[in-house]
Amino acid sequence: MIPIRKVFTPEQVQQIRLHLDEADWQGGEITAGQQARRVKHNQQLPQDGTLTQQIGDLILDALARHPVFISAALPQKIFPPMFNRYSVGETYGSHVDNAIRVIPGTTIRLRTDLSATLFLSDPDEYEGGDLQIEDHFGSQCVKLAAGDMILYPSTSLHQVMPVTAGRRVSAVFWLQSMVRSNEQREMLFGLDQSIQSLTSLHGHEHQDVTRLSGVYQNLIRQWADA
Ligand SMILES: O=C(O)CCC(=O)C(=O)O
Ligand SMILES: [Fe+2]
Repeated sequence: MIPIRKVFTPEQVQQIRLHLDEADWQGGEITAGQQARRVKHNQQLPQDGTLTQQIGDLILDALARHPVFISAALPQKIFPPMFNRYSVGETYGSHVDNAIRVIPGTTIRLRTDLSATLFLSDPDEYEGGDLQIEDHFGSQCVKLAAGDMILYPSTSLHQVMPVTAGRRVSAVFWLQSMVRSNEQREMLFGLDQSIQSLTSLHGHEHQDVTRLSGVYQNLIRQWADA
């Protein structure tokens, strides 16, 4: 589970929210799988709407320039972001996301390796509404600043706790990674982070930096599908 900080600045979030808060929201059941539909009680924007596509593109552009996202996700195919809203009493009960999704309007299919929630409401705008994710160590509650995103394995059981005051707005999407295995991807991320910090200490030319960068590239060669 990896936080991706500052995908958007507070000013950018504010601009995006101006548009989202005026949009026409619809019932969220439409896009859920059979099990998820029973527990999904929220609102979302139409997937083929102009606003969905425009803000979705802003998100994907920002992420393409975010080194931590690229290193953590090693994305191969990304599902266009969807927008969720939870008012008081709304919740998305415990579920695992569908394994395969078809990109709307295309025949492109992707396997969901990673799920992402980009928070578009500040924590002080609502009560409840934590994203609770189960992992090997138990369950963790996530509620990040507006503009921050959490990336977590799509294999995890997760839920959005009921909102008890205010409103929670988020963007969610899924991606297929070049590296299917969570364990391998996490090791690559750890290695890359260490190479980055060694580089800033010793410079690109340092022998160990060169050697470790080679190991990183060769592991990608072993494990990644381009
Ligand atoms: O709104 C969220 O943060 C997560 C929603 C979710 O789990 C989903 O759409 O599958
Ligand atoms: Fe989900």
